[in-house]
This record gives sequence, structure tokens and C-alpha cells, in this order.
Amino acid sequence: MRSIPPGIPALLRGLVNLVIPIVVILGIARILSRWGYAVPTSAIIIIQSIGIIVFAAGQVWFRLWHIGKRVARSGGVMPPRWKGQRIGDADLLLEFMEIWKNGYLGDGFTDVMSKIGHTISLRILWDDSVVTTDANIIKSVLATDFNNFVKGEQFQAFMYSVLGTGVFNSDGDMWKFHRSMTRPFFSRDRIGHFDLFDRHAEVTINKIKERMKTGEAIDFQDLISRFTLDSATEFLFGSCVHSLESDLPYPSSSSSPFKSTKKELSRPEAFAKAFQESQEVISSRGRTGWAWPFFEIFSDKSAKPMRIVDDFLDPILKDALEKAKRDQDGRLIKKDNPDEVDEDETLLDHLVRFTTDPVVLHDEILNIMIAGRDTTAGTLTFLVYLLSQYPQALLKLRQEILSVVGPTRRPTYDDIREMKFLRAVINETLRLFPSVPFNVRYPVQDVLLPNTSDPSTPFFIPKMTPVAYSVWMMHRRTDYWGPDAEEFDPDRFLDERLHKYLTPNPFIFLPFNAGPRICLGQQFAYNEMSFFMVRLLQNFSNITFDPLAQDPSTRPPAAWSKFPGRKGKDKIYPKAHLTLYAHGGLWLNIEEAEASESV
Ligand code: HEM
Repeated sequence: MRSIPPGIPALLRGLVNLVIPIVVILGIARILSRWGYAVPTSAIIIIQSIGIIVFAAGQVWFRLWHIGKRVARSGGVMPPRWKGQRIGDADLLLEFMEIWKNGYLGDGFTDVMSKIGHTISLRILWDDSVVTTDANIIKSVLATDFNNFVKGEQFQAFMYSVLGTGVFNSDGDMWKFHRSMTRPFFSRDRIGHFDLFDRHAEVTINKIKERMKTGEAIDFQDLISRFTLDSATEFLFGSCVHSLESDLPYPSSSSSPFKSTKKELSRPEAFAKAFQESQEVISSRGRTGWAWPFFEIFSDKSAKPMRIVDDFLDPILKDALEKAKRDQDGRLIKKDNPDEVDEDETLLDHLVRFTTDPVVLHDEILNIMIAGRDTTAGTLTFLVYLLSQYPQALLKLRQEILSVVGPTRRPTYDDIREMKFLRAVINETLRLFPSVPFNVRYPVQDVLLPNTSDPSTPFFIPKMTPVAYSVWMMHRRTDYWGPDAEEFDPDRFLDERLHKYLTPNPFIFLPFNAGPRICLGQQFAYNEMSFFMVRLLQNFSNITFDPLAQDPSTRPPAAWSKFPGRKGKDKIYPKAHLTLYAHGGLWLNIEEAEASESV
């Protein structure tokens, strides 16, 4: 199925809607002609054309009428609607596409929601959807009413060509299967990860030092994505792609003689690029709604990048399967307790104890790569960016690191647990720049959801209506976080504001999701990011943002500086495919610490 362009089945389904009115009208014309009333062919064609429109409109009308009846019976109301000006609210669709391409995340919605409510409905091309930033609703969707909300067929259809049936893209038994075989691997802190982070962190830090000696800025986002790619491939498969070994990009303004000598991408760079492209394809499908297959009539847009991704993954999977068979004399021997994980075991070693199905293994590994690699790279990018903008926070964090770990020692779990400011900096970054800024679930049945502004009249959501939720916007709401919600201030996770805002209402902070589908790698991610930050700030004492190093076409538009909040303040341009990233990278100058330096 993965090889058939997705537009073909969609066209065939659409043809049914054309054929029904054509056949019915032909039938009526034939009966009339038998009774002696011959209808001219031109009239039949005109009536058929009108029939097609009436048939389609009738279907829409019936569906909306039926929803209206169910709303009336339910005692609830549909959330307030953001209405467009054009037929089918097509102007809103165009507006969203434009915002996605050239706007700031949340543009349009933030204004409308401040006027009509934090849960709104849309009816674009006659299809209902709901968008919310309400913590009560998100709590119901993810936790208290979990069984009634799924990723759903529509979501799975546009994700399938990349995510297959992996943990991100499955429901029910398949999801439980993926989750149960992966969970033990993340269930306890494993010292082995720290060895691995340390090796890759050292290479990364040396790369920064080398670049700084040339006097040129470094793209920290590119660098940290290599760090997380090398770490992820090693802990997942036991075979690192060594992307840190290839040359790093130079600033757009650079006159370095090395800048333009590189013609071809290295294998790991080609993999990383294809991996990103495949995610861009599936996230753009999501934004086009039900119409997405019609943009892929002749080819599946994810097929090309996925060929490169698969060329990289398939030999690794084949090796792992052969090794498992060799080790176990041709039979797959499951340990007595599959929840046991050996210290030096990779995720792939662990998974082949559950299944030898290459498709299941492929999908699971790819899903975990997406889950684990880009999220941590993105968070570290925004964290380091924020430190470059808030030197006081950088100083305080560095002081904590030097006082707890010192200037050279390798941090332990206990050190990391002790560093409360480090955790607060990570959380504050995840609050302002959550890796998964938008997400969606579909109700299996008609459902009533809490209406925070009028609890006596709940919101009615028809079954299979996409309920999109944005933690990006929720994390910036002033009624949830206080008047300075858009300000970067890690102390809000440590001082009285914690007890005022977050403790009584924990669902206002959901960077890792919540409920049964909460992120499996949360602890792993905190460890990896904390470990890296300790190593970085042991080695470097100052971080400066270099605006001129970035390609001008990727800088935030100058007009944004007039806006309040982060949109007016930020010097990088946040964008998202499945996860958040800085458009054009994060170009920095990073100053090495004095060798003698300590607290
Ligand atoms: C800063 C780092 C991270 C953030 C912000 C993050 C965030 C999230 C979020 C929001 C989800 C829910 C996605 C959804 O339901 O659609 C999720 C799911 C998941 N995450 Fe993470 N994640 C991070 C790192 C990691 C790492 C390092 C791993 C593993 C190596 C990981 C593994 C997973 C898995 C397996 C799921 C799927 C859970 C399920 O559907 O049952 N994550 N993560």
C-alpha cells in the first residue's frame, strides 16, 4: 500500500460521489424516454452536473443537520465558531496556510481566542474541527476521558507512509503492544546512557572550540542535532552514524575558504535531511485536512526521503535480526521476564526479544528516533538561545553547575537531581518553546467536554471531529501563568508562583503530554539535556547570539518587532513540522572558560 500514491484511492472514493448522481439521472432519463418523453443529451448533461452539486451539498446538509439534532439532544453546545467570509470558509484555510508559511506560531488563533473563548470550532470546507488551549479540556482528552479519544484513522492515514504503525501512530492493541515492548527500556535510569552522552558531548564541545578558533559563528541547532542523532543511533541500535565527524556549516556571511568546498552531503547528513523532509511532508498533510491526498495524485511526497531513511535503517535491522537468530540458534528465545533490560542492551536488542517482524521493528525504531532525537535537539537549541538572551540566567546556571559538579568532573544522577535551577531552566524553555506545540485527538463517540466559562453548558463534540490542542498557546496564557507569561523567568518554577499557578492546576504545563500516552522518554530526555548542559557550561562561560551569521531570508520579519510578547522580542524564528525548530538555525559565538575557573 505504501507504494500507491495516496491521491489514487482518494480519487476513486470521490468518483463514487460522481457516479451515483450520474447513474440515477441516466436511469430517470431512460424511464422517461420509455414513457415517450425523450430528454435531449445536452439537458441530461446539464441536469447531471447540477445533480452532482446537489448530491454533494445534500450529503453535507444531512451530516450537519444530523449533528445539529445530536447537539440539541445532548444538552451541550458546539464551541463558539470562528467564521470565515468565503464559501466553505476557504479564506480561513488560505489564512492558516499563509500563517504556517510566513507567520508566528499561534498567529490568528491567539487573537480570536482572546475574543470568543479558549475553545473554538471551525467549519472549513464544511468539515468541523475544534481547537483548544483550555487545560480542563486537554485534561479530559488526554487523561480522564482517554478511552474515548484516539489518534484515529484520519491522522494515521497521513502519517502512515512515514510512521507506519509505530507507537506514535497506533491505537488500541497495536499501541499497547508498542508501548509495552518499549517501556521497560526507559523504566529506569541506566548508567550506560551517561557514558554514551559523555563521549558524544566531548566531541561536540571540541567541535565548538575548533570553530571558535576560526573566529566564525557556529550553528548550534545543527551541531546539537548531530549530537542527538549520534547519541540516539548509538543507544537505539548500538551503531553510531558519526554525523559529528562531518564538516559543520559556515555562516551565510562567512568568507572562510572552507565554506563552499563541500559539494555532496555525507551519508549521515543525507539521512538527517531526508528524515526532516519526511516529517515536513506528513505535517503539511495534516494542515490540509481531508483534501491532502488530492495534492499527491501522482506520487507519495514522502516516498523519496523515506527511501533514503530506509536505506540507512534496513541494513541495521537486518543485522540485528540475524544476530538474534544466530545467538539463539535460529529460535527467538524470550527471557523469562521480558521487562528485564541488560545494562549494555540497545533498544533494538531489546525489541528483537519481542518480535522478529521487520515492519514492526522498523516502525518502532523510526518512531522512537523521531520521538527522541528532534525533541531534545530542539529543546536544547531554544534553551541555549534563551541563555544567550538572558545573561543573568546563564550566570546563575553556571554558578550552580560549578558549585555542585565543579569545572571538570562528570555529573552523576545525584548531581543532576540536586541542580534545581538547571531543572527550572529546562522547564521554562519547555514552557515557552514546547517541542510538540500542536497535537490532535479524535473522539470515538459523540462527547461532552467541560466548558470552563459556563460549566452548566458543556461543549458537544461530534464523534471523529479533530480536537486540536496547543500547549504552545496554553503555556503562554496570562490567566494561567500570570501577567509575565511570555517572559523567560526560570524562577517561576521555584518561587511562590509555582504554588500560585502550577501546583493547583498541573495540566497547564504539558510539554510531555499527559495520561496513558505520556512521553516514555521524559526522564531520559531530562538526563540527556541536563548532562549536556553541565558539560557545555563547564567548558564555556559566555554565549552570544550572532544575528548576522544567519541567512537573512530566515530571520524573523522586521515588522514583528512592533508586537508585544515573544513575537516582538525573539531574534530567532520558531517553526514546526512534527516538532519545533529554529528556522535557519541558531548562530552563536561561544566563549571558552578560563582553565583555572571555579566558583
Ligand atoms: C525534550 C524532550 C521531549 C519532549 C518535549 C517530548 C514530548 C513528547 C510528547 C508531547 C509526546 C506525546 C505525543 C503524542 O501523543 O502525539 C511524546 C510521546 C512519546 N515520547 Fe517524548 N518527548 C521528548 C523526548 C523523548 C525521548 C528522548 C524519547 C525516547 C528516546 C521519547 C519517547 C516518546 C515516546 C515513545 C512517545 C509515545 C508515547 C505514546 O504514544 O504512548 N520522548 N513525547
